[in-house]
Amino acid sequence: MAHIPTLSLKESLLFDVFCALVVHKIYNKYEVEPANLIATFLLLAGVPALPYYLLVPCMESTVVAVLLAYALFYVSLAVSVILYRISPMHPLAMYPGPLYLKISKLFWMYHASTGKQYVLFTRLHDKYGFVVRIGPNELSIVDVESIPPIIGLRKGPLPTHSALVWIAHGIPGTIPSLPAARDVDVHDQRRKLWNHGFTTSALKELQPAVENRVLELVDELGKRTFPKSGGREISLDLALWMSNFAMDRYDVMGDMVLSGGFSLVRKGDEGGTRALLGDFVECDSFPLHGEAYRLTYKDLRVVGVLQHTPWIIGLIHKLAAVPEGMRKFQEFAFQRYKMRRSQGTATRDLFHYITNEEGLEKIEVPTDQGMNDVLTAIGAGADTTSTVLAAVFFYLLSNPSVCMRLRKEVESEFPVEEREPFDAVKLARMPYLNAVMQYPPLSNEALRLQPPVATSLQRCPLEGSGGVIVAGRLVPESTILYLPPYLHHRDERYFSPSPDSFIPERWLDLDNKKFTTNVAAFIPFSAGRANCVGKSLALMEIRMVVATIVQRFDMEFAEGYDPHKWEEDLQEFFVMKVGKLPVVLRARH
Ligand code: HEM
Repeated sequence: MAHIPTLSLKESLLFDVFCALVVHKIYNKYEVEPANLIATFLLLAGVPALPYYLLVPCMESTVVAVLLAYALFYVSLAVSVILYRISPMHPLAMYPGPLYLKISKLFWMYHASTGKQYVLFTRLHDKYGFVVRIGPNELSIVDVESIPPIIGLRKGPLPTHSALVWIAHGIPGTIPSLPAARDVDVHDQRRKLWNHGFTTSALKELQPAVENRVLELVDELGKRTFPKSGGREISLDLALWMSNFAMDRYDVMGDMVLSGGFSLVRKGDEGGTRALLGDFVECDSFPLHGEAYRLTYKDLRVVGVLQHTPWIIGLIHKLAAVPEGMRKFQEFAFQRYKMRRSQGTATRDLFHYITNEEGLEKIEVPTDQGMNDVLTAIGAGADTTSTVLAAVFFYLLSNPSVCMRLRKEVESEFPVEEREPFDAVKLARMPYLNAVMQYPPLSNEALRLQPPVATSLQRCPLEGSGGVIVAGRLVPESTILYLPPYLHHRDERYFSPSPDSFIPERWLDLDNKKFTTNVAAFIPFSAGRANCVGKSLALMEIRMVVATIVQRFDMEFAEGYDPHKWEEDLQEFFVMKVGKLPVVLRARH
């Protein structure tokens, strides 16, 4: 039997501290993820067993020896980690930031849980400047010059991959969805498939589905206008309607991603659809996907908070504890996926492109991958689009003269007695609509003030890249870099005067000396090769909804509504969530 050396109590305790320092060093060097359960167990439970054996002969009670060995080990490890994180030896030591955030991102979870993360970002940048250390290994940067080196250009090598939070998107053991693909070459290859689905001709084929949904929406709103509502002035929550539309967009997405199918469900049990969709058919009273969305949204709040501690997300996934709503949503999408695959379609929908049905690229798409991408397509566009729609209407209602000018433009192109404003090419060319909405090249006042992905635009330098240069300094690998769009958009250096005010005119003449409008700092859809692939689709939908509602209805805030509540009610859980928008609509024709 091996001889265990006998050490004095003091020597045993010192050895315990030494073990903790070695474990810290190992964590630092190899970045052992807690989701690596065996390594975690060996390092955190196995290593302190050594000092425990040495302590036993010095102690009267084995229980006290265990407690002392493990407690001293954990305290020493924690102190070592904290001291290192706030020491000048840390690679991010030169960046300013609050001490408590340098120590742990756990504190940030509280702020994230309040839904006011963007306010914290604003406070920190106001106090510390344009680069702030917001976590032990995280920086937030508000600097237009730093966007290209971090995000990468459309062509050329990508310096970073999208950050860890996206891991939350995938199902453990499956091929991750497009935004979670951290290997740059794999991402590029898969992105090619997606790009085919958003070309002008592909969108043209999908456009009638959007038009139908817009007509459904305005017809429903038309039933709730004054005085049709029986002479009584009733208000409706337009933000909720935009959200309903977005959930209905699961229908649109059903049409676009998987060539319909929900409509089959609505009509009845044709083709065995009901059996395929199982439990979800129980909630016929409102769109099935709406229920799935509601379940998932609860979980998105959790993801919004946990994204700051990706190791917890990794651990949760490892333990297969996928939240209930997320799991149901995944099951739901999988059933829809199977249905679409077995039934085929006459329309070239997004499924067609992202599963490479036509063989446009020499890529094999496994079911896991196709399924996760379908899930992403359904999930990525809903609340982003509805938040923007609600914001556009809030700002139009707050600025009646802008609304009047917009209506004039819409009516000059689309006289109401003649046609719906559904000519996508014309809509894209209307200057005032696009200044409110989206003005080429890539500008938009509502999206500027309220980008749905307000702060969580993240990147991480590629492994083996040696890091990226940001503002003249080398940022090491494994640093998470935030480029918060909300802060770029409201920065006086890039948008002035009055960066917090809604002034569509700032986009109308970019050479106009009256305004500083820095298009490069406008990043609601991000930039570079991994930017939002669905941008053109989202803008097509938004333009159609806004133009149609402005053409058909007069709008005003409902009596008693205080517009200041708008900003107060904004909540950010990964995507910005809006509060209520009570309005009274009057049919114009
Ligand atoms: C106004 C609406 C929308 C906004 C503001 C928005 C914004 C964003 C942002 C900021 C990103 C992150 C890009 C990055 O990390 O660089 C993103 C990615 C993405 N979005 Fe959107 N999005 C919108 C609508 C849509 C729609 C309708 C779809 C339809 C499928 C979609 C699909 C995606 C996908 C697949 C990605 C990942 C792209 C990649 O990794 O290559 N989005 N979006």
